[in-house]
Parts: sequence; structure tokens; C-alpha cells
Amino acid sequence: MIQVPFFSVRDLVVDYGGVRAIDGVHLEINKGEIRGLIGPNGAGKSTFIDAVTGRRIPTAGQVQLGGEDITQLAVVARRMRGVSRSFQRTSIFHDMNVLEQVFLASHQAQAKDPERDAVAILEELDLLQYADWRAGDLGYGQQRRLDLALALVGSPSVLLLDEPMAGLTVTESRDLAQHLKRLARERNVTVLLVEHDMEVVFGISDRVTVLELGKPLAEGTPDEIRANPKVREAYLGSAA
Ligand SMILES: Nc1ncnc2c1ncn2[C@@H]1O[C@H](COP(=O)(O)OP(=O)(O)OP(=O)(O)O)[C@@H](O)[C@H]1O
Repeated sequence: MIQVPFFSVRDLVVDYGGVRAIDGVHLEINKGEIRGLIGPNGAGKSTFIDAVTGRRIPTAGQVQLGGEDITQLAVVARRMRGVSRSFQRTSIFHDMNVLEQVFLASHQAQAKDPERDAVAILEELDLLQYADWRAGDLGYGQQRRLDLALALVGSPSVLLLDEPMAGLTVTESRDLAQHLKRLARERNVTVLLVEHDMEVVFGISDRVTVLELGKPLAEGTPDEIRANPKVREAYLGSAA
């Protein structure tokens, strides 16, 4: 039996005026898979996430979810179909308390029972003990976990994470990575992880795609990508 990929992007092209930021990217991800997306600065990773989530309509190509073409849908319509994201910088509200903002986000995402959804997510991310804290009083590692909580409300089926470990210590990064891996498995979420911390990407991804100047350079298991001479030359350098 042929398995139809749960999530696919076909021949994607994205231009910013005269700059071609994504130039023919084709990518297929199975349900529940964690896919790492890496590449040097300016490779097009954030642009790729913007095009998949509807923040930027592509010049050409298609985005499909569960066989449905969602390329022309607006951000909110995609979120309702289960496409969620986090941003490079945290998008939390510092003056609002933790539970309140996860509850509101859950309500907005039209979860069946927003309060139950919010409490369950906070518990899974070890944040429930801070439920009545002002978010701005949390440590930075906890704030990034709150970011992940906000992206997980309403049980999305696809989660696109743009550098969720940015600014974290090594211990905090490893901790967030383990939470992410467990949540992806338990909730059967398909994850696209853009991250500069290679240990995290290689440690939790099922497969890794490498972009260079908007084009796909390589795809494979973490071991295959580590060993790929093209990738080592273009990106990982002698540190690989
Ligand atoms: N709003 C914009 N207007 C014009 N060009 C842009 C815009 N945003 C990004 N670009 C260009 O598109 C290309 C891809 O940028 P993008 O931010 O997607 O790369 P990235 O791989 O996410 O980089 P980084 O790792 O630094 O976040 C770069 O050449 C960048 O300069």
C-alpha cells in the first residue's frame, strides 16, 4: 500500500521582491515525525515556516495537509486545520498570568474544553506550579516552555518551531528538547524543527532536511546528514 505523506510541500518558491528566498523546495513528512530543518543564516528556514503557516503566500508551489491543498488559506484558517507555530522570539504576554494566557490561546484555537486543555498542557510542560504567576516573572527557560505551550493549545497536528532553544543554556535546551520529543510522541504531532543547536536537532529528529540558499541540499537520518560530505562542506564545517 502506498503511504500518502501527512504533510507535504511541493516545488515551493517564495520571493521577496527580487530576492528568491525559497527556490523549489519539496518536502514530505509523515504523521508524528520530527523533522529537523537546518541551514546557514539566510538559507530560507524562517521564510519556509512563514509560507507553510500562511504568513506569506508563495510565488509558486503547494502546501498540503492530509491531502488537502491549503496553500491559499489565511493564517487563522490554517491554525483551525491544525497548523501551529512558534516564533524566534517569545510571543508570550509578560503582564498576563500563565494559566490565563494559555487558556485564552486555547479558547482562540477553539479547543473543546479550553480550561482542561490549558491545564493539561501546563502540566505536561512542568509549568502548572506557575499557573498564577505573571509570565514576565518566569525564568527564560520557563518562558520558552510557555511559548511551546501556547503553540500546543487546541491539539495541532503540525507544529512548526522557529529556533525554540534560542537563548537557552545547554541544560535548558536539553530539557526543552526532551519535553518536545515526549509531547510529539504522546500527542502524535508532526514537528518541523528549525534550530541552530545541532546536538538538539540530531538528538531528537527522525529525519533532517538541509537548505542552502533556498534550495534543498540534502535529506536523511541524523547519521546520514552528519556523514554527508556536501553538508559538512556547506554548513557544518570542521565541527561536524
Ligand atoms: N522581509 C524580507 N524582505 C526581503 N528579503 C528578506 C525578507 N526576509 C528574509 N529575506 C531574505 O530571504 C532570505 C532567507 O531569509 P530567512 O530569514 O528565511 O533565512 P533563515 O534561514 O531563516 O535565516 P536565519 O538562520 O538567520 O534565521 C535571506 O536572503 C534574507 O535576507
